[in-house]
Amino acid sequence: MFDLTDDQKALQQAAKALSDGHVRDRAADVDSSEDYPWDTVEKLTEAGFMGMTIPTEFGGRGLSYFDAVLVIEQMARNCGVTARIVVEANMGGVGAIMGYGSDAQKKLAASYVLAGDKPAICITEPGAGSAATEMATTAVKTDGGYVLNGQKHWITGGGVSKLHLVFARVIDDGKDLGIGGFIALRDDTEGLKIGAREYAMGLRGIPETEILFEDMFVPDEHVIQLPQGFKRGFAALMSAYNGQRVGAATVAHGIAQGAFERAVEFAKDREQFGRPIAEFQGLQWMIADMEIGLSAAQALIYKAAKSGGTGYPDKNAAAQAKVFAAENAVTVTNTALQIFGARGYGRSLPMERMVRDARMFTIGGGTAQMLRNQVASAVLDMKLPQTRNGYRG
Ligand SMILES: CC(C)(COP(=O)(O)OP(=O)(O)OC[C@H]1O[C@@H](n2cnc3c(N)ncnc32)[C@H](O)[C@@H]1OP(=O)(O)O)[C@@H](O)C(=O)NCCC(=O)NCCSC(=O)CCS(=O)O
Ligand SMILES: Cc1cc2nc3c(=O)[nH]c(=O)nc-3n(C[C@H](O)[C@H](O)[C@H](O)COP(=O)(O)OP(=O)(O)OC[C@H]3O[C@@H](n4cnc5c(N)ncnc54)[C@H](O)[C@@H]3O)c2cc1C
Repeated sequence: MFDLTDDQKALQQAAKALSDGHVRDRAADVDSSEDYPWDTVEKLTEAGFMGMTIPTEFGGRGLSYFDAVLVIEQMARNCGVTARIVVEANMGGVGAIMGYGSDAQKKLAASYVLAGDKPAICITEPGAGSAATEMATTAVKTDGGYVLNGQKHWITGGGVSKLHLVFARVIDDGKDLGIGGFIALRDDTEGLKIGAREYAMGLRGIPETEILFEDMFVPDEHVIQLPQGFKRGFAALMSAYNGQRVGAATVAHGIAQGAFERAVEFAKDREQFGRPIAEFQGLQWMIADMEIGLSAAQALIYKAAKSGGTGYPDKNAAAQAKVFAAENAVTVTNTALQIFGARGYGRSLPMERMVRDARMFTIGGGTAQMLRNQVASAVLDMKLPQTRNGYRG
């Protein structure tokens, strides 16, 4: 069903080689130091994994989201942080700019990402998490551009990313026109301030920070022109974001796959009661359940990655893949740790890190509950507004 072309097999092999070498060697240190892995980013850039989905006319490789998924899956087997960098360097913010941006915006974004920048996507606010459409950051129209004020938090890559895609509520002449996407460059935009870092349970090598906009001016040429304008701006931007949801699902799945491979190897090697623990049926069924979950997650992810053809993935397929892969990754990483016994709980092996890293994906990128709302809405063919008074008018 998901046969790979020769080029895709070569891409997957190249990703596997980098992952099983440098990425694997660095993963524990990236976790314990909590430092962004600039050396790994250099290797990802050299290998052509940063900006591989950027069209060839802008200097990228013109690869598909499915191709990117093959690379992300391999990176995540050894390091969730590295895999997340590949996601944001090919999907999310850069994906939105490549889909909707002007040629000048695409050229600008490509120049950053192909040089190793992992863009940041700025949606979530303290008062608007799952209810992202309730965001309070405003972009007020002024001569030649917009002035942004507001606060985002939990922004992946705050302080390391240069290119930012900021979602904000557009106000013109006192009227709320909807939500738009604004390009801001950290080294070139006054009023973009990096706030406090939030130290997290897992995926510790990428900072999560607040980002503040204090009278930040964004010129008209850095505003994304969305197909149906600001009125349906949020829907258009979220369509692009479906790509990153598939990417996040892939990171969760890849981490689980890596934990599974290690557990299988250990079960064949470790002996108790005079025989390998793999001979105990209790463990055999755990291994079988892990394999079934991983196969199902991979199938949903591959289906979602291909669902949009050359466009963005379908929102329902992306939501299904993310819910299942994220929850399965929590189960599989925990089961894999269990197979290692005390060794799995210790910090000298990667199992406890994999459990911590996998935990994020039922939250970030849309919680499992919000994505279930979305799947239910598609199945029932009903709008399911979550506010007490239904539609907000
Ligand atoms: C969409 C929600 C914020 C719910 O808000 P509302 O109830 O106010 O909005 P809706 O009426 O459901 O949607 C408005 C409009 O947008 C369209 N829409 C919504 N989601 C999508 C989508 N995924 N793809 C395409 N279009 C979408 C929707 O159809 C409506 O248009 P129409 O009126 O039908 O024409 C909420 O459900 C939600 O998604 N919350 C989660 C917020 C989220 O995902 N945040 C992610 C932040 S970035 C991040 O976490 C990075 C981490 S990582 O990637 O590792
Ligand atoms: C590691 C990490 C990285 C992130 N990176 C980014 C980033 O780069 N950019 C960005 O913009 N955001 C980012 N986020 C933020 C993320 O998108 C939000 O955390 C997420 O959307 C949930 O919002 P919240 O945390 O405010 O939870 P809340 O929305 O407050 O939800 C709290 C709980 O209530 C549940 N809930 C809320 N509403 C409903 C409902 N209607 N039905 C059922 N259950 C509901 C939720 O599922 C959850 O369990 C990141 C988060 C994490 C953890």
